[in-house]
Amino acid sequence: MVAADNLQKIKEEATFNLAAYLQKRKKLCETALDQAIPVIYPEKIYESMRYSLLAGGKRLRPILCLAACEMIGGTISMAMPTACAMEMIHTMSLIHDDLPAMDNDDYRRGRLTNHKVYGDDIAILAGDGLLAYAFEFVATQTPENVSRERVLQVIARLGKALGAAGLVGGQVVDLDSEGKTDISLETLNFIHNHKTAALLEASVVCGGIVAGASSENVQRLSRYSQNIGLAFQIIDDILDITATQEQLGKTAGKDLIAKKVTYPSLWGIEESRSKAQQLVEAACKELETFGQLAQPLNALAHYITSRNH
Ligand code: DMA
Ligand SMILES: C=C(C)CCOP(=O)(O)OP(=O)(O)O
Ligand SMILES: [Mg+2]
Ligand SMILES: [Mg+2]
Repeated sequence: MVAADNLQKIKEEATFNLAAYLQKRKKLCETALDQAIPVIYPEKIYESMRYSLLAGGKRLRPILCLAACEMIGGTISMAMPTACAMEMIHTMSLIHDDLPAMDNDDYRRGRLTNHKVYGDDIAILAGDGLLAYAFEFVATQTPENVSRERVLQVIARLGKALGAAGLVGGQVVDLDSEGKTDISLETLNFIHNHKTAALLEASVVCGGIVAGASSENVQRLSRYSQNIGLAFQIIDDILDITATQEQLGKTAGKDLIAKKVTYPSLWGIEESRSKAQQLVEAACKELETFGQLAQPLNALAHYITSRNH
């Protein structure tokens, strides 16, 4: 019996098709995002918001959110408004990150950046609009079978992950560190954990919360996602060096030009890659107790280190 179980496990592991899974989930998320923001008066702002929101991207945050919800026993419809909110917030952070006052980038997701098309003023407002709408969307669109108490928890987590205690704080230290050569590993980890991992963590944890995860499982999801969050940024900084603009959809080699201290600049590419791999393995260990149910989140963790864009 044990042997038969093992055989079944090996078979299921071998048959999980990540590419097909990603493609399907991406489509689901994109349909929901498209429907979330219709164009009304004043059209310019909705068009600008949609320009960046519907420009492709891996949709990793919403996909992680749905996967965590399902692993805990919830349904896709319970988590979809939260998943969409994650992508709205992420898109806001990209629009603002690309502004001339921040990283001053001309390309994102394979097209001109928002401010290059709509101007700095509308790009700032498009980010603001997406950010505000994300919270409204969770509060008003989450279905009735998710208790209001859980919705409130999601909203609180989102605010924290985003604000000065999260993404905003990480961006501030990131900007402060530009051009400095004496950045400590501690500071570098602070930047990554805040500017990148905080929103990834919220995506996973909030997916679990809408499904009613116990506090123990929230902790597991939290540790899983902190590990993949750091791994994600290490790989992002490796790709900035090794990938092309066509692959990335954004200008490559920016970190070197901006004199940013990154994992690869401190330790080289191979060492950084192996650090990211260790983090992914540590992440997956957190989910062992979920057995086969953890297959999508395990595969998504490995995707973070194997991706080429
Ligand atoms: C982007 O970090 C982080 C946020 C919160 C948008 P980055 O500037 O290192 O990333 P990218 O290379 O994608 O601009
Ligand atoms: C947090 C960082 C490093 C910005 C890029 O995020 P992604 O690489 O997830 O960008 P998209 O696929 O969503 O465009
Ligand atoms: Mg930046
Ligand atoms: Mg940037």
